[in-house]
Amino acid sequence: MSATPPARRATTLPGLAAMKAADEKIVMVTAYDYPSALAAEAAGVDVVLVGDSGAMTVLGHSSTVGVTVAEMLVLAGAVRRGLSTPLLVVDLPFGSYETSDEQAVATAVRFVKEAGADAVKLEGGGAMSVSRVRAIIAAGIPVMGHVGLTPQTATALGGYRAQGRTAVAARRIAQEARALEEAGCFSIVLEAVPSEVADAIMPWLGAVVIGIGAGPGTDGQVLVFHDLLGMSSGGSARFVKTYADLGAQMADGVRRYADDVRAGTYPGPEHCYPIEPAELAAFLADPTRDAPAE
Ligand SMILES: Nc1nc(=O)c2c([nH]1)NC[C@@H]1CN(c3ccc(C(=O)N[C@@H](CCC(=O)O)C(=O)O)cc3)CN21
Ligand SMILES: CC(C)C(=O)C(=O)O
Ligand SMILES: [Mg+2]
Repeated sequence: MSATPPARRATTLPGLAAMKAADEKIVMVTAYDYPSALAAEAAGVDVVLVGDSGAMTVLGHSSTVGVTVAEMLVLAGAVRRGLSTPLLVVDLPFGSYETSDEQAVATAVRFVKEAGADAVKLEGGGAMSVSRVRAIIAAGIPVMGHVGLTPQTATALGGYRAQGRTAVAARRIAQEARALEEAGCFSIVLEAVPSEVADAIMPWLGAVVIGIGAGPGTDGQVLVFHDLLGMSSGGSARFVKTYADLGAQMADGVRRYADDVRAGTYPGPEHCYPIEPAELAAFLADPTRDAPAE
């Protein structure tokens, strides 16, 4: 009899495929630093995404397009140090893969070598994205696709709004997802599409489909860490469900600390260091006498 529970096994690509085959829901969450990674690890999620949404949630940008490869490497490295079991996927930021297949491979390699990513994710299912996916996979790095609402090109899509709401638009998303799967994506994120559209596409896809605002019929779900914990500023998307109110709790904690400092009730005796009475008496006898050189 063992007192400790068996160690959870690390998520693998075949493991995710097996979960899909067994109809076991896959849990994915974003993380951007060491503490959010520790929370994801402790919660036992299957996949962690260092999303370019970090541009907004942790760097304060008003969209995802401004975040750089150097910044994403810092976030991803911190997340890597907090994780041992979930699969770690990192978003390729806007501008780091569009120019050429060579640029895409070079960027993906940096996330694997310098940050310890297990896989990378890139947006879109058109000819450019499909070519980048093939090139990165040929270099030995697994790729997750992303169709529907693709925030890096939101301006061209008319803003952060649901996609696939006409027959033509829904068919285009279905074709893009199929093309990404044919190019070798082990998984595809489907973002902000009517659940009926997602459900109709599902039977055509062998890859693991992770939904966000795509209804309950996908193989798994992903949410942004700050959204589900109530730490996002501003309005949130329709698909967000909040499971905690940490934003308010953080502000309240800092406010109570400020109140204590101003009232003189922090620090208390328990926060102060002791000194031997004899040492203190000797010091107080002549506090400013020259100390011997170190
Ligand atoms: N914190 C955070 N969470 C996210 O999920 C997220 C980001 N940031 N940044 C990039 C994108 C933006 N996201 C969004 C934003 C809004 C909707 C949404 O539901 N929009 C409304 C319309 C709003 C309007 O018309 O202005 C909709 O019904 O489509 C969906 C995804 C998802 N991504
Ligand atoms: C919401 C997920 C899919 C994402 O791409 C991100 O967080 O950047
Ligand atoms: Mg993203």
